[in-house]
Amino acid sequence: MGNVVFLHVSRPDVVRDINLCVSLDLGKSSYLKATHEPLFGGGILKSNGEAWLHQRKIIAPEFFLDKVKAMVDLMVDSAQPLLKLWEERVDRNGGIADIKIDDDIRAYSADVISRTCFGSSYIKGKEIFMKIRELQQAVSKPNVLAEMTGLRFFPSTRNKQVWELHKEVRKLILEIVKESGEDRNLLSAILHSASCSRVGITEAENFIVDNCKSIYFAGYESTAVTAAWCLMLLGLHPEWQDRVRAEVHEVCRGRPVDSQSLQKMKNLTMVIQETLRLYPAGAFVSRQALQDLRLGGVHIPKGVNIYIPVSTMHLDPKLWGADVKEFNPERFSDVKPQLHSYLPFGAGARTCLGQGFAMAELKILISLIISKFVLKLSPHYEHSPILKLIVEPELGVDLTLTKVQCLY
Ligand code: HEM
Repeated sequence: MGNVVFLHVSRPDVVRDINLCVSLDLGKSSYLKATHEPLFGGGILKSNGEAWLHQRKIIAPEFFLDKVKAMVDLMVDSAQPLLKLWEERVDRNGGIADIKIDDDIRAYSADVISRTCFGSSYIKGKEIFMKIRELQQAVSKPNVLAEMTGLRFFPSTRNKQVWELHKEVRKLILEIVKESGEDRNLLSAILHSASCSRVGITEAENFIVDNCKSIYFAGYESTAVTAAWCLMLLGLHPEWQDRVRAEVHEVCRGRPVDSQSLQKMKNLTMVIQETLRLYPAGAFVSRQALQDLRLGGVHIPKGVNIYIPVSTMHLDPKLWGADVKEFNPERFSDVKPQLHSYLPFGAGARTCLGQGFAMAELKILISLIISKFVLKLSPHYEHSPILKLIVEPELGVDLTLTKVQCLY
């Protein structure tokens, strides 16, 4: 791309070596670093080397299985406003309603992150999420001037908008930090680490803000978008909707969803896995060789960027069979997803550390929705996936909802 060298990798043996590589010499790509800087700064998503390792060690334990299990009740609580809202809309409309689901799902995902990681409600975090989304839209096109010339400080209209958003998000996060209480959560772990490091106040604040911003972004958008794609696919496939509904009923038997029942929802897990195969939020896994490397027998000189086009791998008939473009969750029933050709959560040492959290959050939301409503794809739905840092439905997802009548 321009004068930047990229190696596109879709051979499973090279991907395997990327998966197995734990060396700090394989880092995140610095391509578009200047463009993305206002959104990610020096936080965990884009940093490399010892700085990344330090952040990973602080953040990863907050998403270990036992921690996620303890968050299930909060996640169930966060879904209640959405369920109530949709129920009211269906009732008000004579038993059937057309709903554009995206904003309500984003509110759920934002509330989950706010409560579980930052100990605050969505109301407090709402402005941060709105501004992070604006930042995401603003930085999703390359800032050619900044990348080619280093003119990051040129006061173009776009730069001024991005600087303003960046400043506001920083201020809002520092306000949340000031008001944070004694709760043990991700925020307190980040604050503790910042207070133990012997750096100046600005550097400590940058560490806090950049990592909070990374989690607000990473934990919010991709989960909300995956939930929207998943509900769209269930709306299109009533047979799978019925299977998942029957399973939720069988597993929960009228009791609220808990961590044990989530584990038993095999059909729902398969449906989410298949959604992530067809619509992986992260379109590329990107890396850069920070030193000369050898991966899958290929010599990769220092500086070369590596892109794994995830959808190309997920839609390769040689890897997945002739029905590769069909929605068929059954393909995940008896085999483990093929490690080196299924990458919705990335690869190797930089793999998504929130994947257990995201799966719990998705299963809770979808099981609760599916046990209350019958979904159909609305005639208003227009299929238009678009890449804006992540692959999202550009025109949203429209579903027609009625209430579940039969209680088995
Ligand atoms: C369905 C939802 C999600 C998807 C599809 C997703 C996908 C991804 C992908 C593709 C990566 C890059 C991995 C790589 O480069 O190899 C990533 C990284 C990351 N994700 Fe997620 N993610 C999701 C949810 C979450 C959640 C809920 C959180 C936290 C609350 C989270 C936190 C992170 C973090 C911190 C990283 C950076 C890891 C590192 O560089 O060490 N993600 N995610």
